[in-house]
Amino acid sequence: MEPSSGLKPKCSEFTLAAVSELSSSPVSSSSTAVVARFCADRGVVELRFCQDSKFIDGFDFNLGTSKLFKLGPVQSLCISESSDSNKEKSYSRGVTIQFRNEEESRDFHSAFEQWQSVDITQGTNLPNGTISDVRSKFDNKIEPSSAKMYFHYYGQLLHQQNMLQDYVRTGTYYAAVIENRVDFTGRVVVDVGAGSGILSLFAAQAGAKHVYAVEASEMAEYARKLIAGNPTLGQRITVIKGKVEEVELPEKADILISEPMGTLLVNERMLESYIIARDRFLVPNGKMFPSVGRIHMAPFSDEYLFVEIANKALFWQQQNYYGVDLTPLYGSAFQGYFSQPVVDAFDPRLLVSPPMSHVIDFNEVKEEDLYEIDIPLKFIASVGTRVHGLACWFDVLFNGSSVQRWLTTAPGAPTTHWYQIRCVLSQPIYVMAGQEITGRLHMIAHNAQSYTIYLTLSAKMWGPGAEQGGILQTSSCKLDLKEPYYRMSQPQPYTMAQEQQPHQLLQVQDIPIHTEDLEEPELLQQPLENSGAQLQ
Ligand SMILES: C[S@@+](CC[C@H](N)C(=O)[O-])C[C@H]1O[C@@H](n2cnc3c(N)ncnc32)[C@H](O)[C@@H]1O
Repeated sequence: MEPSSGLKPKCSEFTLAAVSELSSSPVSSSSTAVVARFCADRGVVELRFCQDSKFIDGFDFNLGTSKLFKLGPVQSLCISESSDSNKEKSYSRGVTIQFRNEEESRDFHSAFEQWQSVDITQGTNLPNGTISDVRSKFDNKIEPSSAKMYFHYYGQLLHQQNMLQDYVRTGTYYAAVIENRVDFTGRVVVDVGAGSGILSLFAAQAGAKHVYAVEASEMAEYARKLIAGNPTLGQRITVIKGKVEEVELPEKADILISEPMGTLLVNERMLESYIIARDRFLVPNGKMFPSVGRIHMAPFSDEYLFVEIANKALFWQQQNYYGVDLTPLYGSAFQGYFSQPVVDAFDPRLLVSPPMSHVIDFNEVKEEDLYEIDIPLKFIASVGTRVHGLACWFDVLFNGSSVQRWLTTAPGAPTTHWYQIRCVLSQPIYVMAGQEITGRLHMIAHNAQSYTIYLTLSAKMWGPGAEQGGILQTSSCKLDLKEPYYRMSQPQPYTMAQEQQPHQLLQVQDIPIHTEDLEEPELLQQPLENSGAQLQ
């Protein structure tokens, strides 16, 4: 860990003469020492190398998969099997280590063996270090490869820029903070997941006494730069690199500020980190900005969207694809496409009933409550139509002492980079105006920082005989919130879809789509925060 991170290292250290990657020039110790550290971090025991208090990029070895060889009295070679999550293959990496003398080489080899054989349990004592708090709450529930990609993504300025350029989002945060100066003036603030540090700077503008900007990704370095470049505000901001689940702060916070929302509010599972930060850092009755989140849901009807998704699988209906019959995979491909939540901005006229909402009070909710979110659904259809699924969006509240502000991602409201999401049923259901639609939205968190969604919608049959039997039409689907279908660059013929009669589009394969009739595609960058190569 960096000394400035606030996280106490659980490691032992060795000062080296030099270290170099195989086939490249050594990292010299002539100016500053190169230090090798055995660490228990992120649930693995690692050997890492650093210089100038910074880890040398790429010089980290999982001791579970590494080997150390003596090349000479003061020279050794460490190699490791390392898997790149983007590629299937593993590959070997290596560094040569130059010791200052033979004794240090011997000590290093013996430490290597001891750390390598360690069982990562809290309180384990080693001759040269103690393992404690090895796995944080974050490490316990999140797959390391997911976390690595997640923080790599947020470590890049272009992705932070995308959020900053969402003026609905950033402008609402700015207004909420500045209009509620009274909540910030003279107060200690923690910015949970500070990213570029923008919210910390807003809090400082609003008169905060001190802001601790906690950021786990490499973005922390850029935040430091940005804050140093704004010295009048920056002198009241300390950037702390690390996860909010792991860092220690010198004092408690009067107010937390954060932007932890992902698609459908909960994607990325960062809300849980916000709640953990509340429990770790916030004084009793301290303020949270935002303090409430609501997930809004309503059934929708959109023949075009349904046809578009169903048609994607038609590729697999070919019986002679270079002489190969693809049809055995048609069913799986069809289900696959319907397991992707659709992210786009839709016309609110596609909604079949008024929405209902599920409230999450950030001041009260327990972190574990977010592992499984189970929402019973009940709507009254306003029109007779085919229901193709459930549309969802969210909003959050800044409950300031002076002004209350909502940041909304609702359809029809100014579009944000979260857009809205729709869960599409592969079997639509028919409803009459005034008919009750019931169901369940059941979301179960998974260790890749997202949720598996189980949706069921039901409506009673109508027509002759339906009264006696009370027969239900039920349709269900399972979706992965981490694998959405970004539809922003696709045509969105809302008004035409509105006018479609249910019977018109039953045979999906037969529908010719005349693109010249459709609106120009909106050329938008893929939404990032709610998505990201790794996030969705
Ligand atoms: C949605 S971005 C918001 C960035 C910035 N606050 C803003 O509003 O522009 C969330 C940030 O939180 C960071 N983050 C996510 N989980 C974290 C955690 N557990 N500890 C520290 N930082 C975290 C991410 O790396 C990312 O930079």
